[in-house]
Amino acid sequence: MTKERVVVALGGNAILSKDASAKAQQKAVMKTSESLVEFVKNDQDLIITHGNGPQVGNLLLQQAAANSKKNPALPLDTCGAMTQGSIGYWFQNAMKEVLLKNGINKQVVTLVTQTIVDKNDPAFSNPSKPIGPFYDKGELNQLRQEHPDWTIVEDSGRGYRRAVPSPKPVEINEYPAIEAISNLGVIPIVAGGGGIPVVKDGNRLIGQEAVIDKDFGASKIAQLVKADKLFILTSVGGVFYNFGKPNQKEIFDVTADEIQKHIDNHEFAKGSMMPKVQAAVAFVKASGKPAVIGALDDVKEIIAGNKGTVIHK
Ligand SMILES: Nc1ncnc2c1ncn2[C@@H]1O[C@H](COP(=O)(O)OP(=O)(O)O)[C@@H](O)[C@H]1O
Ligand SMILES: NC(=O)OP(=O)(O)O
Repeated sequence: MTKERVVVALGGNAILSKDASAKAQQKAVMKTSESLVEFVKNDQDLIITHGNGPQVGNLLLQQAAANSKKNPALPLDTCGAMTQGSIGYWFQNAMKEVLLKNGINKQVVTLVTQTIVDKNDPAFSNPSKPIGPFYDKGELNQLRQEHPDWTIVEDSGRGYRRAVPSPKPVEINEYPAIEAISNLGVIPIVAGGGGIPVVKDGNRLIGQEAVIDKDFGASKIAQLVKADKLFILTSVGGVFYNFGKPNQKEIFDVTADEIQKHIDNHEFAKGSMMPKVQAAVAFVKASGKPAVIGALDDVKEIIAGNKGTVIHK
């Protein structure tokens, strides 16, 4: 029997808590790797993808703060590539350490990944993806004065953040390489931050000032590499109807067609759960294979089929 191939999308809590120092993020990545190793122990071929919203926004601010003729600020697409490298570096080492601790000798590699988007995507004129640090209401006036060009949005009840355009992935430029790496039994870390957004101009790829949603990036990769399952791991145990209300109800098992009705009714929070459910449904509809949304801390139970929301055909 051939091994199952699984794509895992990691949310913010997998990398960053409140402390944005490299040391604290590496500690979080180590804890995350302790969970991820369960897929390998379960004999599944793992492909890892992750977010970069806080990191790419922080890096952009650092670029602006140091900007000078001799040391010019680098643009957002390049910052996206830099975060794929830095976060990938943390995961490569943490995964390798945890694998060895479990007696598994496997290579882990990070691939700088570009996601092709449509240059006419309406998202380019409607910045919606929150990046970088959170600001409180009291900081808003000063922020708007200092950065009149920024779009600032409220982020899911957690505070205010700068938002940048977030076009939808059309294709993952390096997907044949991702498939080849996975076929070798190597664990690839790919499409960090959804992939660097690029548009095609003949044979050239032109980087865009945008950040892709990593859940949509993960869904696209899972479709292209013919994954058997897509796991979207976050901080909540599963998807709820009426989330946060007295009548909230966790969903354990649902068809893509059924949950699509709730998407169409705008029942999920725009900046948090909606993209996860949409990305999961897109994978299920394209592949006929299941997607699971659940908590990073529950990986063992999710693999056993006891926790998480399973969306299927
Ligand atoms: N319908 C819902 N069901 C479950 N969680 C929801 C729902 N609506 C909003 N949420 C919130 O979405 C959060 C996950 O989204 P987010 O924090 O953006 O994910 P990540 O950073 O892991 O990608 C949960 O922690 C929860 O507070
Ligand atoms: N690119 C992206 O979706 O990052 P976050 O999940 O960290 O917001």
